[in-house]
Amino acid sequence: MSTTSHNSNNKGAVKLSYSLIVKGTGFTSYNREKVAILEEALFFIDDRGVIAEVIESSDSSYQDMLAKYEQSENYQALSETEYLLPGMVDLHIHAPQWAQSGTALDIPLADWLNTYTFPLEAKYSDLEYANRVYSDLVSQLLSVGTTTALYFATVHQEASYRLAEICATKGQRGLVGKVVMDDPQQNPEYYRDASTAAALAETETFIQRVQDLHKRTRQGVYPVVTPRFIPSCTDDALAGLGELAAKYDVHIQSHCSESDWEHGYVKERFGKNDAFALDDFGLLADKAVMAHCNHLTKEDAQLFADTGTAIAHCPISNAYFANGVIPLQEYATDYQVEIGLGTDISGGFSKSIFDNIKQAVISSRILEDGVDTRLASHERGVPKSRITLNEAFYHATAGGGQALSLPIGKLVKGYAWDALVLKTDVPEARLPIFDQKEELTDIFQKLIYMSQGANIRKVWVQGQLVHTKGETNGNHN
Ligand SMILES: O=c1[nH]c(=O)c2nc[nH]c2[nH]1
Repeated sequence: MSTTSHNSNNKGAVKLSYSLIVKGTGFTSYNREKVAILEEALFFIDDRGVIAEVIESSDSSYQDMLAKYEQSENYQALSETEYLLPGMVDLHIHAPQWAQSGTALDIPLADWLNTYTFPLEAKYSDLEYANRVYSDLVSQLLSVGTTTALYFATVHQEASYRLAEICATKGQRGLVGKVVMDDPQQNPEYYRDASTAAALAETETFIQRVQDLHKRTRQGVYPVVTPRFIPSCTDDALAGLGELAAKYDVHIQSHCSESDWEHGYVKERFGKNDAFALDDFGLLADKAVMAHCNHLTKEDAQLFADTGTAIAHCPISNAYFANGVIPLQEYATDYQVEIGLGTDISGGFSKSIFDNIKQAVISSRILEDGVDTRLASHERGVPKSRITLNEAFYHATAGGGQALSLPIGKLVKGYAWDALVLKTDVPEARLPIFDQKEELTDIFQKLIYMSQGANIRKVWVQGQLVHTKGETNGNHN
């Protein structure tokens, strides 16, 4: 998108320094509790795809700015039934598992990995197969509003790099990890790194290649140091990966205290919990994101807060594999741990972060109320566990950005223009809005709880339009 310096239409020449100007009502988190409503605001996007200015309708300069820019060719006004949201951040997703999404969620984690998941992931030695699945996945994620994704790929360097290239080409902000699983005692022969040395060497080459690709990519693609989880890795690999992360100052991702079995395995091997074991290897850090974390103790949560490590909360997947419900509200408020949301495809069946927002709220309420109706109500649950819709929305957007230490997830000056247009009256997915003057707080709740893919009409990443649907651009898809 180029910066416009003149306007060739007959409405008069206007000197612009913005690549895009959008007028519309947007919803964005400023903090965890409050969703700000920016009614009929003006959003000015610069030529790097960054929000240069947000002018609210109450601002004294509003009318002048509107008059100055509304005739320019880069100006777009949303209709009365369209609303802006920040792009969604998927903080934990296994790209290769897209091919088995919606299946095989009938057995515990360790069995699921060995029976279904490792055989599937082994297929990504075939670059053509990887290309097909990854291309489809990235397009589908953009269509449901996921503008940034933190991906696990597979052990294969070439296929992992291909995923980064596809993100770069399709315009999604992808953070991609070549998975390390080097322990011959723990991983099947048909699907593991050839050796510890090979795992570390390939990770280092992968980091360098993706960092190079990053320089040529507007929205950024990032390499991620990715030990699958402690049970898959030797001590030497974990230590080596911690050193690589520090050497290249890159993101880190893994799984942590996700199920009874996995939490118990690490305790048995190291005599301490996952969090402290990962920290010993230099794998907890400001740019580290750990998936699940359902079984953290208070000390573990404090260590996360002290190191700046974030949790990727995957509420749909957790319903299958976690053996309990994460005390999210406690981690967020008592310990101030950074938290985002993940789909965890395919432990979670849904590609949509909107679905995971809903499930995060639902799971937290189940934790608060408890589950065994034969117990008295006051004995059943964990008080003060529920999270609100606003809090879940925060984790899906601004919280994900904070977890990744990137200026994304808010419709605020200085943040990337990663934004969605949702339309409430598309015929195939009309939201139940019947009063012309319905409260905007209610419309926000309907958008989050009830919208579907069909409602998402436009998706921008870093100021670039990466997905359109329907008549908004005359492109019917
Ligand atoms: O939900 C999960 N999906 C995975 O692929 C995985 N690997 C380790 N632990 C895991 N948990």
